[in-house]
Amino acid sequence: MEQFPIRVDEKSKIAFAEAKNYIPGGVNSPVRAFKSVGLTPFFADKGVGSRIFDIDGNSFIDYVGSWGPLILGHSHPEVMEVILETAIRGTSFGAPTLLETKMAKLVCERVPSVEMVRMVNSGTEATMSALRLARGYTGRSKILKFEGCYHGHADALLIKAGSGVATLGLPDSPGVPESVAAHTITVPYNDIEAVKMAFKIHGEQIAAVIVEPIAGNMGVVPPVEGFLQGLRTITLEYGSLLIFDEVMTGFRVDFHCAQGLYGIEPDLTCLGKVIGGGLPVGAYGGRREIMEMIAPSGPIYQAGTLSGNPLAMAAGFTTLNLLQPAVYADLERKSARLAAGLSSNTIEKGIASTINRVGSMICPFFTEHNVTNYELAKTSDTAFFNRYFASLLDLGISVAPSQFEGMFVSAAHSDEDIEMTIEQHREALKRL
Ligand SMILES: N[C@H](C=O)CCC(=O)O
Repeated sequence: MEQFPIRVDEKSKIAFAEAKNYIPGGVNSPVRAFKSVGLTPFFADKGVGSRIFDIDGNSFIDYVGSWGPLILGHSHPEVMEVILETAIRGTSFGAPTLLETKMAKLVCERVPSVEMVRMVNSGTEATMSALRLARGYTGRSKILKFEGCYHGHADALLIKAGSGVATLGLPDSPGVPESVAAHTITVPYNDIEAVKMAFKIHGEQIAAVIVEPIAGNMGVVPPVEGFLQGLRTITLEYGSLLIFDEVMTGFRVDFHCAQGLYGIEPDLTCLGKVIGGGLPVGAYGGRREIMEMIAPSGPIYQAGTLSGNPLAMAAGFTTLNLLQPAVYADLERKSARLAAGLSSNTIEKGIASTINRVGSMICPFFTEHNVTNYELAKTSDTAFFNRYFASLLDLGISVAPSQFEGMFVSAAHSDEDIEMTIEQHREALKRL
């Protein structure tokens, strides 16, 4: 089995120092700075299949996958080819293209609750636009979200959020006006009684409940039995909309997304990550009657110069076509093996750990608790995680630099990659 040399990071250190002069924190998204783990981030040079290479010449088996989109691995040949072919014809038109309709039709065919879909440029734009639509449609202002769920960085959603905000320990962000935050109600994830209570008090004013059907931004936390069904029942009872934020789970956990996996149909669905095939994309879709409220067919305004970008549509369409049921079966098999290997390593070393997994999303929490919500996720030993992260990186395994982000297995990870990861994980724990 291949042995990894210990990582060198001289060039990345110089590059990071230079970047910090011109980019806040040296990065274009906070989680990339490795701040919470106290390390210099590696600067990426290229990605091939399951591997990412940095400018110092290190190679890592990559479980970040650009934070979720790269379900086929880095630079998949068919995706690369279609991007190049499309780019030659022009990179943006600001006019409708045939590709946009093809892509929309495919999304509508695959996502059970989606009858119409509007493309945007990021997950944040998708959730922000879905909220406006829900408020415009219902004529109500309040929304209900869950502690530790992250729905991008729109003001109304940056309240008790997970992901990078949790990693940096920022429960709320300065700059979000109190008047905006006042419309956001937060309750613990997986707590249907708390949702019922909130509806008893504010029910007639709640435009929508927005939820990650699998909470992927506080680690990986699956819904408990009956939770999603409970949300569906309550929202119907009160005339509120149910929004599934499937930016992370959409086409990641199942051919029909998380809603297909759990058999629950929301009113609106937000997508991103995988549907862009590695290019910047978001989308929101749902019932025709609601979607037709969006301009120009209806009065609720939302627009975008680069929306439906041809390169992103081509990469996304090709990716979705490659993602056939057999790919999900293989991802399931490899991910189950990886989770079992990680689990037996921690048991062998007597380390308190709970490994949550849904399909190819895996999160090892360093806690003895069963993690079903954000408070329990926060019982993890983050100081231990930080040392574990550094140890894994030195051994050639790249995971997200945060206890509150999971690992993503891709179709490009071979059985050998998985076995090597288990072996290096064992070694990383030994070193700790
Ligand atoms: N968990 C985040 C998105 O889903 C990570 C990406 C980022 O903040 O850059």
